[in-house]
Amino acid sequence: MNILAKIEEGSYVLLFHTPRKKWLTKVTQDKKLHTHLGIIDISATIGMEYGSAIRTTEGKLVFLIEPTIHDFIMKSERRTQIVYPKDLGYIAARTGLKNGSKVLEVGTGSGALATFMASIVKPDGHIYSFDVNPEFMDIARRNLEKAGMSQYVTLHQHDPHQGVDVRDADIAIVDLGDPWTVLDQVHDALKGSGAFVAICPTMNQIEKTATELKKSGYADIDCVELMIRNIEAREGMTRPSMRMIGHTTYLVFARKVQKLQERVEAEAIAEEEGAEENDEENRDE
Ligand SMILES: C[S@@+](CC[C@H](N)C(=O)[O-])C[C@H]1O[C@@H](n2cnc3c(N)ncnc32)[C@H](O)[C@@H]1O
Repeated sequence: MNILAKIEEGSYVLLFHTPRKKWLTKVTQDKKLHTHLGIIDISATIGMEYGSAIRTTEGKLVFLIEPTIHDFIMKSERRTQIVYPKDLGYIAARTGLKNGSKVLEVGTGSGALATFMASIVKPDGHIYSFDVNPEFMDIARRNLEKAGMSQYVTLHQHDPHQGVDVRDADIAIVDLGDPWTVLDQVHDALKGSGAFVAICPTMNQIEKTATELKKSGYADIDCVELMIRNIEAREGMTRPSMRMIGHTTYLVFARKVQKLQERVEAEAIAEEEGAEENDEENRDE
């Protein structure tokens, strides 16, 4: 039997006119949305099926789409840089994020990453997310609430540099300007071979993070950048879009392993040798 998804009072609906003109709104009685395409009578959508269409007061066509987690994230309230869907998907694939995963997040920000991860770890998993800024945490709280993910995320206003009370986490994600400063605290929180991810917008951040990871009990270090190219598909003239988001962030992945003094020393020796080689090179010039 095919059960039709109907819009109810309190549901969210994505009002879709074109890919660049779409609005996410909560359906309530007597609600009207004023747009430059005319007024949309939101209360009239109660009882309609998702996928059906209505018209604005100016006769423009609007489809009623059931929002996905991607829509909630892209339409979220933001005061910080967020992690974008292109990176979210790869993070999930790389770390094995799944229902039941226990996740530590450092740097809640606007809660975009937390919202996405919660939608995957639910109903049996949980996200423990830390931030120091109460204003951003309020925004994250509202975004999580809107997407229906609050119950799977615990927000802590606490600086993880002081340590975190999370243990045996499957995954830890750090989105701070200086991820290398919390590697020991994250190491304590992760289970053996647990996955580590750092969100690093700049090259110097990935360089420093990768260098410190090697000395801090992590292996399988891998740094990547992902790019999305949109294709404009039109009959007889399909080609890549002229617009492109050139850069969002780099991602650093690693796995927690035993902290071995010999690795710390090997790194120190390698660094010294590297410095000596550089000196040699400098002398030759
Ligand atoms: C770029 S935002 C994180 C965005 C988030 N990943 C998202 O997708 O919405 C970085 C956050 O780190 C927080 N932060 C900065 N220093 C911190 C610290 N020492 N401990 C915890 N959070 C910190 C900031 O307040 C900010 O909210």
